[in-house]
Amino acid sequence: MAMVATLTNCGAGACMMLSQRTSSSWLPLFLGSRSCSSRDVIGFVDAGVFQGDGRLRLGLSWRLLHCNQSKRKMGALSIRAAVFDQLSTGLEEAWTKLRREDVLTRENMKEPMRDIRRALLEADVSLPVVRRFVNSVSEKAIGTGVIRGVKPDQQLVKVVHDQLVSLMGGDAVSIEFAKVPPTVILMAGLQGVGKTTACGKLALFLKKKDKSCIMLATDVYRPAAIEQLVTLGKQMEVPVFEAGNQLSPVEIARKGLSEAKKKGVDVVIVDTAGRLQVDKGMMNELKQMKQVLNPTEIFLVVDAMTGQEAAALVAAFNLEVGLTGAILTKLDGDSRGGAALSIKEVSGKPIKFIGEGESMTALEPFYPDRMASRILGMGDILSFVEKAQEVMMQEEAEEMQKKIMEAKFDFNDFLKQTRMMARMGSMGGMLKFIPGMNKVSPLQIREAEKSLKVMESMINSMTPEERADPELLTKSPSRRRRIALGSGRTQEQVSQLVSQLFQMRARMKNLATLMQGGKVPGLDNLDESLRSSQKAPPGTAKRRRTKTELQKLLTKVGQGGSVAKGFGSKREVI
Ligand SMILES: Nc1nc2c(ncn2[C@@H]2O[C@H](COP(=O)(O)OP(=O)(O)OP(=O)(O)O)[C@@H](O)[C@H]2O)c(=O)[nH]1
Repeated sequence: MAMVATLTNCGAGACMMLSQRTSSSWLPLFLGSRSCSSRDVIGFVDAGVFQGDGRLRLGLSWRLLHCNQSKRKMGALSIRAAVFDQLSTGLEEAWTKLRREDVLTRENMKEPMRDIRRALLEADVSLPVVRRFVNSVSEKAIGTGVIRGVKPDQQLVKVVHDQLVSLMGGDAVSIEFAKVPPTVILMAGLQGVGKTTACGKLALFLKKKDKSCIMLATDVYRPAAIEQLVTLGKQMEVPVFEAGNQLSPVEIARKGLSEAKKKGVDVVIVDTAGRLQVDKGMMNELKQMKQVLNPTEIFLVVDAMTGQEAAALVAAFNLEVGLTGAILTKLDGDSRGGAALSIKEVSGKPIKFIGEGESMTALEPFYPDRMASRILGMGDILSFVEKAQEVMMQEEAEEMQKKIMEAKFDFNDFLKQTRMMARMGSMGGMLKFIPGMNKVSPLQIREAEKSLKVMESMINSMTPEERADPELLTKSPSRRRRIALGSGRTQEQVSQLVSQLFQMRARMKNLATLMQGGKVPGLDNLDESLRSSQKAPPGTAKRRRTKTELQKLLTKVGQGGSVAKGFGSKREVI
């Protein structure tokens, strides 16, 4: 890791920091320290000279490390300053504030949410992204409700984790390969961000996946870049196509591609020239390259240490050239995390790979969930909360099953079911996974979702007794009138809802009887009908007859049982 330091007796005096960077080209120049402030924060400035390719670059980064009061009392303090350490520490402040609370409320969430907001801004995440993130975290945290055995601080950790995952794009997006090889990957980016290195890393990554590669050296403006790529190619035994610096990048790309096709390689990785900043010349050149190469992937290589600027660059390049993703390099030197957190949200393009060192093996696919766990560093708490949620859901399901068996399904259960569906994703999303249901039209899905919302509004206007005992509503028109007024619906709609619940109960009861091996009146011949329909050849009179009988029987299951009088059809609305 970037550095590990152990401090002893860090009362008021200066602290010593032992520094060991993963990247050998970072030479520690200055190690500074301040004594512990009243907020128990020590600030470190570390600086380094970057001399990887003979050019001089200066890096500066601030690290705020928190002393732990109790550990300090013990006379020893361990400080781990790693990737995203600053962000992790900032977020940790938020959970600590909730340690003494029993439940999450809007009131006790205010301060932790301020901490989260501060931590993200300090991590160099852009303000609109921070705002959206904070809003969704507080909505989710309060909306989740109490999970038995889970403390509010643990619950907040889980919510923040899940929101971080979705902020970074949710699922990992893997590299896309062309249907007809070769797959062309065009690498763009500003100067010094690590493009050439990323080309080599990617070639090695693909080679390990049994893909043959060739790299094209089109950076004609910096001759050392061609040499660099050739050296990397030799090192990894990956061929490099180069044509010196006399031809234009576009011509080299064209020749390189036809060479790749001749050789029958799987993947062509194109290293392009960087510029100090975004300029028209570079964009035009990239557009021409794109036309000539017809790439499957266009990656923008960005430096993690540039924070939200990296995200803005991805957005700008995407608008101009059209990207398929980003490669985030130098994550090993980034203690803030702003780029990793903002790129997807700001540009709409996923991070596909991360680079964490100069070595050719230091490239990995980007997994939002792993990154979120790494930022929070609380794997044990996350899995504990997940387990507790699973147990709760299991218990809820068992309780629901019991109610179904006893035909005691009430409006509370109805509400629970719709909320569970909302938690699991939209109805449209869920239906896609049910065989045969993907033919339901989007309009039908929207209608169904709308009517669920209408039902929910009426249930919300019921008293707790009415929800638990729907019979009360069958007996009292005045109750139904009150609910209609409260929910802004008509009395007819309320009556329909009540009658639907009783129909559901009746169906459930019949199904339960079937599941328990019992017989529903009128269904005695179901088994036999099914068997004879299977035996009868298709299209025969017997098959047609049994099919109609079966439909009649199934309708009976739906309508049988003790439907309350006056309910069940629109005409019979009370
Ligand atoms: N620590 C660290 N250094 C990296 C990483 N990726 C690249 N570098 C270093 O960054 C420096 C610049 O990398 P290059 O690959 O030459 O960058 P480039 O974008 O091709 O530069 P130009 O050709 O000038 O546009 C080199 O010294 C690399 O070793 C990384 O993930 N971590």
